[in-house]
Amino acid sequence: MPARVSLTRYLVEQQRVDGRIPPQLRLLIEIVARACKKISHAVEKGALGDVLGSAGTDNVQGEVQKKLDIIANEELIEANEWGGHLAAMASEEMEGIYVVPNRYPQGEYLLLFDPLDGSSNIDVNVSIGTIFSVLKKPDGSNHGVSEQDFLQAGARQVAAGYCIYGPQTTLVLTVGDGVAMFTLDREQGSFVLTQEDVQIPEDTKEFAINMSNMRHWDAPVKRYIDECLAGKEGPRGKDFNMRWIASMVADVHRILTRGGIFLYPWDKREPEKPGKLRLLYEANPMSWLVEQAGGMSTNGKQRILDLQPTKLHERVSVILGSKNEVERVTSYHR
Ligand SMILES: O=P(O)(O)OC[C@H]1O[C@](O)(COP(=O)(O)O)[C@@H](O)[C@@H]1O
Ligand SMILES: [Mg+2]
Ligand SMILES: [Mg+2]
Repeated sequence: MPARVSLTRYLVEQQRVDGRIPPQLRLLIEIVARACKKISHAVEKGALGDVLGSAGTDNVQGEVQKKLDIIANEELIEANEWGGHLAAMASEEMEGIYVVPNRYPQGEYLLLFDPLDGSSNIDVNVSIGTIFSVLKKPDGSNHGVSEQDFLQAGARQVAAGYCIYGPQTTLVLTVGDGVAMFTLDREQGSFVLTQEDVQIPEDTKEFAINMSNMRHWDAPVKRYIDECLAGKEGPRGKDFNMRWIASMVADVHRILTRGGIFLYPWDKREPEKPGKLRLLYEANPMSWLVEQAGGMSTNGKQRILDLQPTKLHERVSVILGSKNEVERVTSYHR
């Protein structure tokens, strides 16, 4: 049996052999992974740990917070604030940025996260996850750290990933050298490399979109889905399958595993918002993972990773997955 490669060993190799990541970034990723391990334990306990249900509060986006949204947010902050590699953090669950207090060592990285993605699935025991993105504090910003420092295009991420809490707990990571997956071995208490060089097939016959919003979509999205639904008899000449889990982590995980296209487009329900998903801590990390696996990600018009954010909780339209399908939907917007 081949030797089992732990996340730590994989990262040490990325650092030492390939010189791809500095030691501080390696340690930061390990701390994020440790926090995900703890969140995974809380998720697994469910009702036994009294972690299900609503917390009775709203977040900055006006969404009801679940107990696990708050627990996961606290785990990530606590684990990372004393690690010494961060300047500040930003989260879906916090209105402003969280500057690492002076009593802790200061670092040059910025960590952004959606602590618990797929909140509507917590209480029904369906896969959920944590999404994270790491940026470097911009050069020359030695004025302390501000929200402005977080407003960097996704192309500038130095690490991105997610941890999915499903039948298995799997951490999926990129540091710009392809995508690797690590499965949590609960007996050993460590993440073990289970797939390297993940590749998304260029073509697919599977799409993921919340069909209940169909009447609100824009014409290009409607055209694309109508053509898929027409199946063998339609212009695509093949039958399509549909999946919608309502946890972006789970839908993206399926796409990284067997291909597919995921769409959460702008729609007419809230026309002033560019979309539902958040650019900095949902769309950017997922887009980088998808591109690193040979897929494509756009907002219908532009590459998501090229978008210049203007605010911390900015929203964006998302179309990502198998290259030829994303290219097709994007061309329908031209
Ligand atoms: O319920 P809808 O409208 O289908 O939305 C589902 C989408 O919302 C999200 O749950 C948003 O994430 P949060 O749970 O972190 O708010 C995505 O994971 C998912 O793709
Ligand atoms: Mg989310
Ligand atoms: Mg969330």
